[in-house]
Amino acid sequence: MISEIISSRRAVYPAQYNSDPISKEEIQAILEAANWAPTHRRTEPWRFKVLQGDAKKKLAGFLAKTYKEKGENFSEVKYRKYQENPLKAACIIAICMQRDPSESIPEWEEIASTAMAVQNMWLMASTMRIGSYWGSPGVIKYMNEFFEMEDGERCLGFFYMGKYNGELPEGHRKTPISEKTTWL
Ligand SMILES: Cc1cc2nc3c(=O)[nH]c(=O)nc-3n(C[C@H](O)[C@H](O)[C@H](O)COP(=O)(O)O)c2cc1C
Repeated sequence: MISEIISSRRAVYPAQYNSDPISKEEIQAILEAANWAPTHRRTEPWRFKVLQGDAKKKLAGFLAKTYKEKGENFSEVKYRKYQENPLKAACIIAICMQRDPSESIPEWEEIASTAMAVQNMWLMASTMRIGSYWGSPGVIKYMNEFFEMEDGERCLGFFYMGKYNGELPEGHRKTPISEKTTWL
């Protein structure tokens, strides 16, 4: 049931990942799901950069160095997480958004479409027993120094992925949907 797939999806963090690899076919199936997200004026603004192996190491180095140089309220714990977390993931997908050059729709709609693509990926990964989460660290604003980005392309975060052992904890929400809904 789709409702079960939705409610059992969890954010699964690098500390929970085991060292099992994720195959190219699995990654492709997750990306294919992203491509079915809805999009206003068919701009299909999501762009992804898949990092594995050495690319993950380079990303870890860049994130840690950039955080040390430009990050706010430096913390040694956070610095170490920037260094270590990418290496714990079997694969990291940088989540990017390509602004429509003609700006035919507002930017928020492009971001919304990209977020819907990420939700598709997250649900797909979840059904494949691949743990994942969307990380949006402060240093993502500097990602154009790491990736070759097109004009109008912006990094919105990283989709960390890894396999895990055992079962995931039950999810919870602070308030029920009834408190967030007005019926007219
Ligand atoms: C746009 C977005 C950005 C997020 N950024 C972070 C992040 O930087 N760090 C983090 O720990 N979790 C991040 N998350 C994951 C949320 O913390 C997680 O989804 C939330 O705690 C709810 O848990 P659940 O996904 O298991 O239901 C992000 C989620 C979204 C949608």
